[in-house]
Amino acid sequence: MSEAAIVADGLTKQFGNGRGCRDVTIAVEAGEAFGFLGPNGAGKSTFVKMMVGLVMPTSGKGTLLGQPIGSLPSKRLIGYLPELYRYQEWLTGEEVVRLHARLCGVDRQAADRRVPRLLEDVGIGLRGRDRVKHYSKGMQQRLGLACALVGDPPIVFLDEPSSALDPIGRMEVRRLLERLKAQGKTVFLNSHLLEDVEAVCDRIALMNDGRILRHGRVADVLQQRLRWRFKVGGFSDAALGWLREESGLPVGIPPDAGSDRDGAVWLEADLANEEQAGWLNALIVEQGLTLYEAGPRSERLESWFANAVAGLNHRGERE
Ligand SMILES: Nc1ncnc2c1ncn2[C@@H]1O[C@H](COP(=O)(O)OP(=O)(O)OP(=O)(O)O)[C@@H](O)[C@H]1O
Repeated sequence: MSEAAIVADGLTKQFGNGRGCRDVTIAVEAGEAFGFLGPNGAGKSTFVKMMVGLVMPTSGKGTLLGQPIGSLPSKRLIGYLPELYRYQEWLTGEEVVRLHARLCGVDRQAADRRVPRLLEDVGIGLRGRDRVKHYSKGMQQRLGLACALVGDPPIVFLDEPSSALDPIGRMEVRRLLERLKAQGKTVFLNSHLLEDVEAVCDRIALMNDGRILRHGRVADVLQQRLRWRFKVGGFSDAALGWLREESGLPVGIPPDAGSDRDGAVWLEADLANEEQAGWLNALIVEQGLTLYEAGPRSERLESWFANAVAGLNHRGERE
């Protein structure tokens, strides 16, 4: 196993009002993309701020590639896009990125090569010559991404990197995240955009009310229930009974699927693997039903998230 890039061990921040982040223990391997999910106010940003050394933990420990969080060597390893960003509005975008390059110790020649390419990568391009005060919120967020990446850090913490972007901008950021991952960077992504998390992250943790509620590999979360649907013609209750008995599988009619105009009916079953689906296909045909369509409907991350927090008290901004 490769070296853990991000380690949190019982990390806790309790603000004066009792809120914050409690007893978070996670390890993110180098080169992994890790998604941090949770309702508003769950404690995601607080956790990231502790990891990047902006908020002092109340208790617990953390390291970045073995360096204690908050230390200068750990800060040298990270790029960080905060959730709320503001850049010097009297400078041009390019000047802001160059300033961050200097702060990260990037030498001038490297900055000359890197900055124009980065501005291009984040979708600012020649508008880098405009002053930040003329930038839209989305442009400022792109600028923040360039600042986070200009030091070429091995670990990047991105707190909702596309919250201000339009759909095209979000797609561009998703591609950028994929490129970062391909370059072997460790990406820690706080996001409400579950599609991005699903597309980019290897593992996820779900935080609620300051604690980690669940965590796992994205692929496992999405595979937990493999629900198949079959569209059949010539359906009867007797045929359904026979199918259930022959297959021993929980075949049923989904509550949201009425019969089609052509009289076809949707059947549904939670299956363990594709062999079971093939077996069911064969039985449907053997029973003399017409099979129009069959396919899996894997659970999306969105419904996983909704199920995980359903009925829970989350003390977020709604309180
Ligand atoms: N400096 C602070 N002082 C007191 N309470 C705070 C402070 N910062 C955050 N909180 C509270 O701690 C909780 C966690 O906030 P945090 O910003 O970490 O949540 P989040 O999961 O990032 O939310 P969002 O998804 O809305 O960005 C919230 O209830 C918030 O109001």
